[in-house]
Amino acid sequence: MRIDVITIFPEYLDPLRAALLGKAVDKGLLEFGVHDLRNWTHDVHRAVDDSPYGGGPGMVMKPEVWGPALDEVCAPRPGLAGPPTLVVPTPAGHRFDQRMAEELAESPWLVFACGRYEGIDERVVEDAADRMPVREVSIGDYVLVGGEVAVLTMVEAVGRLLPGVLGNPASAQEDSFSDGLLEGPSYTRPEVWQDRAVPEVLRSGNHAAIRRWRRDQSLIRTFRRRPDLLAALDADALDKHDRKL
Ligand SMILES: Oc1ccccc1-c1ccno1
Repeated sequence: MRIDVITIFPEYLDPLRAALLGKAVDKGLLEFGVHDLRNWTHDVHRAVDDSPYGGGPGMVMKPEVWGPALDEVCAPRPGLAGPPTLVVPTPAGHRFDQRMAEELAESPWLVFACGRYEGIDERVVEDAADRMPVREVSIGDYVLVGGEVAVLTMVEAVGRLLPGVLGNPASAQEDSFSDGLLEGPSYTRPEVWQDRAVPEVLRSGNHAAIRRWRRDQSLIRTFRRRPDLLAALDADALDKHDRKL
């Protein structure tokens, strides 16, 4: 998979080259390109934004800068079939979740456009949508200063799903949300800590009982913390759970 990020703060994306994702790059599983949007400015001040039509607070990012940037970064690349999927982080986007991470992980090429201020001129996304798939995505119901943190979040959630990135592929299968429920509690040595013992069933060696216990804990935790996820569960998802018992 290739991932390109366009931003006015390229250094914000340095963590992408560390740890798990850095190893994925070293193994050739991931290819990153980070591009400074100001490279496509035309004036001495290298301006990327301007006042909003209709007035109001904040600044809007200029189409005359974003347009050429996307044309160049999204231009056909040898070895990459078709245009990229353009992902635009925005508080007004569709909600990013594990299912969307799995969908994006199927794409051979993602380009992330990091907006700041009051966002990017709407015509940029409209124009891009004539030439490539575009997804406007929110990582949560709060407001950030810019899209870079959202990109770091999404790239980690997507990158860890790529074959070969996680040491143990089963981890991704057992994720919270992978079957629509939250993961239950986990324990490791020592057996007793601060007078708190590890649940007996986990030390029983009875794998069927352990699976059942973990499923029940998962359902209880989801019911208590995210009842909305239970409401969204369909019979297939529950069957998927039961088939693992
Ligand atoms: O708050 C933002 C500002 C710029 C770009 C993205 C965001 C955002 C907030 C939540 N998800 O994305």
